[in-house]
Amino acid sequence: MSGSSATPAVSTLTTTLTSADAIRPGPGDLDPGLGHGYVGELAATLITQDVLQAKIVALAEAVAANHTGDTPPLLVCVLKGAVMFVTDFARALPIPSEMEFMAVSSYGSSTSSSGVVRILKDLDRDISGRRVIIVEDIIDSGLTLSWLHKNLQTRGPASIEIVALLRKPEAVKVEVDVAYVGFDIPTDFVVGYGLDFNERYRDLPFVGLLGEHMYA
Ligand SMILES: O=P(O)(O)OC[C@H]1O[C@H](OP(=O)(O)OP(=O)(O)O)[C@H](O)[C@@H]1O
Ligand code: HPA
Ligand SMILES: [Mg+2]
Repeated sequence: MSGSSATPAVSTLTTTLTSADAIRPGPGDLDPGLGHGYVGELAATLITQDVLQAKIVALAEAVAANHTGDTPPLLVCVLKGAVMFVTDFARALPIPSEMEFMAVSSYGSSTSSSGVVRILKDLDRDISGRRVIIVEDIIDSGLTLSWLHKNLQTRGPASIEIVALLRKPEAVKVEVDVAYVGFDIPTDFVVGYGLDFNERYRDLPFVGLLGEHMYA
């Protein structure tokens, strides 16, 4: 595990993980999916629950430290993947915030983006004049966030910042200006903590690597 300088303004915030950081069970070790009914389906634990939670506190403190003005930031959670993240993030923020939800989908039942982002549920209110913080679970190709940033920009917010828990730097096809990133991770397909494959595994409290036999 080492620090990354991918985002200059908050460089020390991003932790870079490589495949070597994945905790793979050896013979006799407990299966990472044990306890949640996913035995034999995960290849490894990539980010434990404790490490995730500590990072979320650090992200929340950094966002709060940079927030100016009396109006609470409006957190826009990108459903469904960011649902766990936004609830922990909002509770870790030492300043008041408000929450909105938008559901978009580009992956369906595949492990690669279709490139077509669909709005499944739009925001319930006008964001004009508001300081918006998009809260996203993962930047993979970057297509979802790039599309969403442009879409929200047309609605006249005072500002838009992005907080992403995970990013795959080697998979990014469209660069997006992301102020806060929790972890830069390898290109393996990850699940847990909101992230799914075919709607499964969102309920895991940690981030794991899906066994290749589950989608090959
Ligand atoms: O950078 P990208 O390649 O666009 O991938 C990232 C997006 O893909 C996932 O959403 P998905 O479309 O699977 O919907 P979900 O959140 O409901 O799982 C994830 O939650 C991000 O929103
Ligand atoms: O690695 C991933 N896992 C789950 N959902 C995703 N959406 C984009 N990348 C991923
Ligand atoms: Mg998904």
